[in-house]
Amino acid sequence: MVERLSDEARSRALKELPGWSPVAGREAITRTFTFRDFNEAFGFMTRVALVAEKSDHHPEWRNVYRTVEVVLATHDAGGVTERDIRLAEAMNTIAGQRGGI
Ligand SMILES: C[C@H](O)[C@H](O)[C@H]1CNC2=NC(N)=NC(=O)C2=N1
Repeated sequence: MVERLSDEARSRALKELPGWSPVAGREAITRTFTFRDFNEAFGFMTRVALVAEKSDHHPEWRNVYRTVEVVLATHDAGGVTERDIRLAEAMNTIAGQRGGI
């Protein structure tokens, strides 16, 4: 079972994650991605879904047209873990490649 990161470790990790910030009132991290259009947004979600399924670590997310609002936490650990940090990094990489703005 993975350990939740301390407040300090979480802040340190967030500094290395462009666009991500803490969620108020909950141990989780969030980023809203904006794409050129729905096709780009859904393409991003499709690619992320494959990574999520492969690693058995899944996002909470909401798509409205060309935006994707993501919240990451590890429910089993009651906070943010290395698994969330890794998924956030993967999302940033995938969004970059797909022209996320
Ligand atoms: C049984 C299965 O491993 C768990 O339910 C996994 C699945 N995906 C998950 N994803 C996320 N984000 N947090 C979890 O705690 C989690 N748990």
